[in-house]
Amino acid sequence: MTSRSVTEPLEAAVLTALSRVIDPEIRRPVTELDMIGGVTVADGAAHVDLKLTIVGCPAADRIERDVRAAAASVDGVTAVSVDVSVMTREERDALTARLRGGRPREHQFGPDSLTKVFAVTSGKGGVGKSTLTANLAVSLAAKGLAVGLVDADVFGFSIPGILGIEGAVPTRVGELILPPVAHGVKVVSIGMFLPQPAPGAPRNTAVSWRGPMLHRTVQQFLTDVWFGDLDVLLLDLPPGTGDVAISVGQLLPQAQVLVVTTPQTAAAEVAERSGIAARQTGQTVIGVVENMAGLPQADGTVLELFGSGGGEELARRLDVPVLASVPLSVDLRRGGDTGAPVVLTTPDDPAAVAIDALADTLATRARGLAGRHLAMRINP
Ligand SMILES: Nc1ncnc2c1ncn2[C@@H]1O[C@H](COP(=O)(O)OP(=O)(O)OP(=O)(O)O)[C@@H](O)[C@H]1O
Repeated sequence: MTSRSVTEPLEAAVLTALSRVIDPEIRRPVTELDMIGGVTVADGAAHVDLKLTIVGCPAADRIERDVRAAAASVDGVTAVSVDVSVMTREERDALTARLRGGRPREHQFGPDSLTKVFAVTSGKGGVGKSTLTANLAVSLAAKGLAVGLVDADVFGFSIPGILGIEGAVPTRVGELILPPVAHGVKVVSIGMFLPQPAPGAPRNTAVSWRGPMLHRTVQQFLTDVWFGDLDVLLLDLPPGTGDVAISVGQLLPQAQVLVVTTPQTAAAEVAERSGIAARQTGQTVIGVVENMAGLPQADGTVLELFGSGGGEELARRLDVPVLASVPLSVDLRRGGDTGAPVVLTTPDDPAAVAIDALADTLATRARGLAGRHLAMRINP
């Protein structure tokens, strides 16, 4: 028979070990999320009550496995049993209220948010905006920043594929939507909310929503998707000057805008329009990113497939700097096709190096001030 004086320290030790088990979606220890209903240890046999946030939690197996392993790792524990149940409605509501930090249901990146917000736009499609945004997010996360990525490119949502989470669906906990995490980045995409195609069938759902619907979707992303405290939020906007750009301008006036273009000088004019549209909605255009710049050849020459000078030309027109020039890169393209971002797989690829340097530039930039409440005191 085991006395309490022996089991209590063991129970405390098991709880300490469980505090290292992280919910993969919420990214907080299960002990902080009230997912551990109780721990008992009798004669070396630990019993853990594990309460999942929802029925059919996609991370259930992993959490249970991690809980078992953590409990078993404690000296003196010889056997582990786990009783898995699901939180009651009240428990879930208490959790979502706590995750919101007691704040009412409003969008998380309001005027007082400390998160830096960068919106990436382009004049036309196919210039590599999504590929750059995804790699930029991964690079920032690899530097240890808490990063969220909103794929607001409703007509060409490609971020989940580029990040290797095609088909991932967010988990709902009460009214909160938990974004899937890819390579350390919390990702939400319009594509995650469309009907899933049958296994093996191509996704051919075209999104043809009108302005108000798009606005509500962007607003819902910013309100109901639980990002937690982010250092950086990136938005992949659709190309051009459409409804989403206007909504983002209204909802996130502090967003700092990057305009992506190719080196083709003819592309500068159309890209300039999206920069001007961002300014008209009160946002700050902070710079140009030139993509698909010259590809260095083995003989030392540079293959300028899309010409040169487009980035400089656009920067001159918008009166902002060129923040990066990213060369054509087979590895960057391949990484996008396979869901393995080049900044992680081949960090010394010249395109990865350029994106990483851009990430450094953004990481050290101050937050945008547009729309922010400034604390001002007027001395008498
Ligand atoms: N620097 C680069 N070198 C080689 N290929 C690239 C480069 N940048 C992007 N690509 C490739 O170009 C194609 C278009 O890229 P991407 O989908 O990112 O463009 P986009 O501007 O986001 O387009 P849309 O807005 O239409 O979705 C992709 O196949 C991508 O892998």
